[in-house]
Formats: sequence, C-alpha cells, structure tokens
Amino acid sequence: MSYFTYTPPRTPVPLGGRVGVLLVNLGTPDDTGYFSVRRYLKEFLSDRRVIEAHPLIWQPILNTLVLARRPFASGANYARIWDKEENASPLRVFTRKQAEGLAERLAPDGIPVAWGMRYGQPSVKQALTELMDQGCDRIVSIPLYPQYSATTTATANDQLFRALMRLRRQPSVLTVPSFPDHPQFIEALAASVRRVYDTLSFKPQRLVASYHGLPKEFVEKGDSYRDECVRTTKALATALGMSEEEVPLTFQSRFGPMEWLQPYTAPYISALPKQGITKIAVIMPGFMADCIETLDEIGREVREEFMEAGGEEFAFVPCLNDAPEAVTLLEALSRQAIKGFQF
Ligand SMILES: C=CC1=C(C)c2cc3[nH]c(cc4nc(cc5[nH]c(cc1n2)c(C)c5CCC(=O)O)C(CCC(=O)O)=C4C)c(C)c3C=C
Ligand SMILES: [Fe+2]
Ligand SMILES: [Fe+2]
Repeated sequence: MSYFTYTPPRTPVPLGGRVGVLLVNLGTPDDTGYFSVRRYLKEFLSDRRVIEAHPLIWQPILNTLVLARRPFASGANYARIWDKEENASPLRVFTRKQAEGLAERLAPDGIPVAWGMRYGQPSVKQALTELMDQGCDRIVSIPLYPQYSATTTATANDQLFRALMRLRRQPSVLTVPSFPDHPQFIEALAASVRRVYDTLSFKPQRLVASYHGLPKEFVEKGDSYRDECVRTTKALATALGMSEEEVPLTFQSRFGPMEWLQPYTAPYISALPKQGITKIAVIMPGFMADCIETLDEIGREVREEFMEAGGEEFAFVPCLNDAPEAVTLLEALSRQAIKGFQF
C-alpha cells in the first residue's frame, strides 16, 4: 500500500490556481449515548495540546477514572441541548450553517467552502479532500476560535497539517490567525447584545463576558489566550459605550484539579446579588457557536445558581451562530486571507 493517501484531483486545477476555504471547529459527539461521548472525549482528552501530562501518567487515569464516569454525565448534558430536528449537537449544526452561509457569499467568485472537526466527524481530512476534489490547490483554513490558544487554534492547524503529510500533491495552505478584536467580530458581538437588550424589560447592571477557561500554567508558559480575551472584552465594551467595570471578564468550564484562569464564572456570578447586582446579562465571546458549554453550563447551571443566590433577572446572549454578521465576519476573514494567494 502506498504511503500517500490521496489520488490526484479529478477536477483540473485552473490556470492561476483555485482557492477553497476550510472552516475548522472543535468537534462534538455523534450522539448522546455513552459510547459516542466516550469516543469523543477519548480523542479530545488524548490530545497532548490539551492535556500536557505524559501519556504514561495520563492515559491510565483517562481510561479508568475519567472515561468510566464522565461520558454518562456529559451525555446527559448533551441530551438536554441536542437539536432533535437535525439529530446533531448545536455546535455541529451551527458550524454547518456558517459554512453554508459563507459558501453562498463566495460562490459568485467560484470559491468552495468545506467544514471539518478537530475531533470526530466530519474530519478535517474529509473536508480537505472535498476541496481538493473540486480542484483547489490553495486552502484558506479558518480555525473557528476568536482568541488564540495552543489547545484550540494550534491543534486545529496540527490536524490539517497531519492530513497534508500524506499527500503526494500538497495544496498550499494559509491558516488564518485569531481575530480577537477584528472590527467585524466586535461589530457582530455588539449587534448580538443590542438584539437581546432590545427585547428586555430591564436594564442589566452588568454584561458578564464569560470565556472558556484554560489551565493558568499554559498562559504562564506563553499561551496568549488570556491577553486575547482581554482584547475582545475591551473592544466590545468600547463598541457598546460601556465602562470596563460594566463588562467583567470571567472564565468557565474548568476541568481537572489544576488551577485555571480566574475569576471563575460560576462563583463570580453567584456572588453578584450580595453586592446589589441582581440583573445581569451574560455573553460568551470565546465561542463562535452555541454548544454544551454555553447552553448548558451558562444557560442552565450558572443561571440557576445566580437565581438561587438572589438574582432577579438573567439574560443570555446567544453566540454568533448563523447570524448574518457571523457570516460577514467569516467572509471578511476569507477575503483578506485569499489576497495572500494572489500574486
Ligand atoms: C483540559 C481540558 C480542556 C481544555 C484545556 C479546553 C480548552 C478549550 N475548549 C474550548 C472550547 C470548547 N470546549 C468544549 C467542550 C469541552 N472542553 C473540555 C475540556 C477542555 N477544554 C471537555 C472535556 C469538553 C466536553 C464537554 C464536557 O464533557 O464537559 C466545547 C463544546 C463542544 C460541544 O460539543 O458542544 C467547546 C466549544 C476552548 C475555546 C478552549 C480553550 C481556550
Ligand atoms: Fe473545552
Ligand atoms: Fe463544561
């Protein structure tokens, strides 16, 4: 059997090349059952960009303690947010819709779009093959994470380059950098806040900006994630004409016993009513699409804890999902990157 895994394109590459856009997101289980969630978590938590401990130490813990129990708890959480019509998790549905929206915008220029997941299906390799089958010899890859982290952006790129390793005829690739304060990103976030605020019968005293957490050690060792979260939060506050105090930054979704970036979202929000802050809104600008971390952790768990602690009003600002502003952002990122191929 050949070392190389891909047969040459069936569609000829036009003179001057053909660009395709690849959207890469995290990944999600195929269904909410134990085995699907277990398979997903095993792949995710075996990634050394995510868990840096040596496999000789980590793998026995993962395969016994973690994978024996967590798939049940996570599966129950996924079941609560599952899109029953599409029979898929919201992360997959919204990623697909973002790709479809972008494809419509780029179709007049003959630029195809595909989407793949770092963990699970459809794979990055499948998405890449889809583009190469259409004659693309130049790929713009957009990791769907506004703020850089080695645990997300870098591993998405690793997976793409892993697929390229087995190609005899390799396309040229441009990986789009993180976009924490890209004007179109901030405008899209601000529009999502305004849309929610227009429907409220109260004025939130705070707009809490909650980001996925990260072990503190990763940032101390050079991951730029926290700085980029600060950039997003400041730019959003400015766009909304709010003070920095009105838009506090917190970190959610801790995993394991290490210290993660602080302040932690849940205790921070539960402490607000005691300070006289009983009406809040929460936005999650680290997620391009709603998922288990936003819908279940913030929309259910954190909301309930806030109300139990004396909170009165809690407004949830949905992620950008398939809003036209999200597609406009992806179009801007794509078109800016495509210029890099024009010479
Ligand atoms: C050490 C563990 C983890 C790190 C580091 C981590 C970083 C990280 N993750 C996201 C975005 C998402 N994470 C999601 C789910 C999720 N994350 C972890 C663990 C780490 N994440 C787990 C175990 C899970 C699975 C759910 C669970 O069992 O609790 C998701 C949602 C996926 C979905 O299908 O809905 C996203 C999105 C970022 C941005 C990040 C670092 C900055
Ligand atoms: Fe995560
Ligand atoms: Fe979580």
